[in-house]
Amino acid sequence: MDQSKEQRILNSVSYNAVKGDPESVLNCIDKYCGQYEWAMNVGDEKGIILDKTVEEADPTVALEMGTYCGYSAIRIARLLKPNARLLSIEFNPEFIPIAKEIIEIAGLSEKVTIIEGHSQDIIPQLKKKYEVETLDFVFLDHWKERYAPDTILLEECGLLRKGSILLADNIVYPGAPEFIKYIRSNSRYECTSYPTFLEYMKVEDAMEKAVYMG
Ligand SMILES: CCCNc1ncnc2c1ncn2[C@@H]1O[C@H](/C=C/CNC(=O)c2cc(-c3ccc(F)cc3)cc(O)c2O)[C@@H](O)[C@H]1O
Ligand SMILES: [Mg+2]
Repeated sequence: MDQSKEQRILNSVSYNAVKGDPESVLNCIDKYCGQYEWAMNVGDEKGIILDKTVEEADPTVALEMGTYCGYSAIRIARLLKPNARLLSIEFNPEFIPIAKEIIEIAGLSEKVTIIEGHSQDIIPQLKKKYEVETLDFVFLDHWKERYAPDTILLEECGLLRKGSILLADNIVYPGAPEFIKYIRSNSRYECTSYPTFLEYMKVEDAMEKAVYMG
């Protein structure tokens, strides 16, 4: 049974990256996916927007939906202050060991907790089981039609506070129209759109920042 693309990405990181150096892991994935096999990592261009938003949020507790290979988990976790943590939800059991290994190579395992499951099942557990009070930053990069229902669920579970920052990938491509409709028509959110390009491609995309006003 030949290897999966995600396994090949891990092989490339394991062989080429400098252990304990998050930047070298990110560069290795971007090089591999830019030159050999496209993959749905947020990538180096949109990654700058992610970096800036994480720095603005300076989160103590951050959530990501859609770990995939752990690329954005590394981007986020490398910017976290001491004692801050990232919870990352992933439901595909094939990707979890790969993401864990890539995050370990980046030296960020202590800061990142990968939670296996569907976001809609995990979100209601965050307060009690994962000792979350409220979330300072949320990165949405999972199934696009789940962005809106999961945002509503975060609100209903009391996980957002005044100033919580949400950042959503792929607003243009593949697109998340229901999310955009919901968030921009909801006066409790201050929205900003960041036009950019799809990872590793000359295709337009955008990211949406939404600050919860409580
Ligand atoms: C119904 C389950 C919803 N809840 C969920 N809970 C936990 N993990 C979930 C998840 N949904 C999806 N996931 C995981 O997130 C990841 C999925 C992300 C979906 N992303 C995309 O489809 C995507 C797709 C593209 C894309 C762009 C151009 C193109 F031609 C083809 C694809 C680009 C991106 O940046 C993308 O993010 C996987 O690891 C999946 O297992
Ligand atoms: Mg994406």
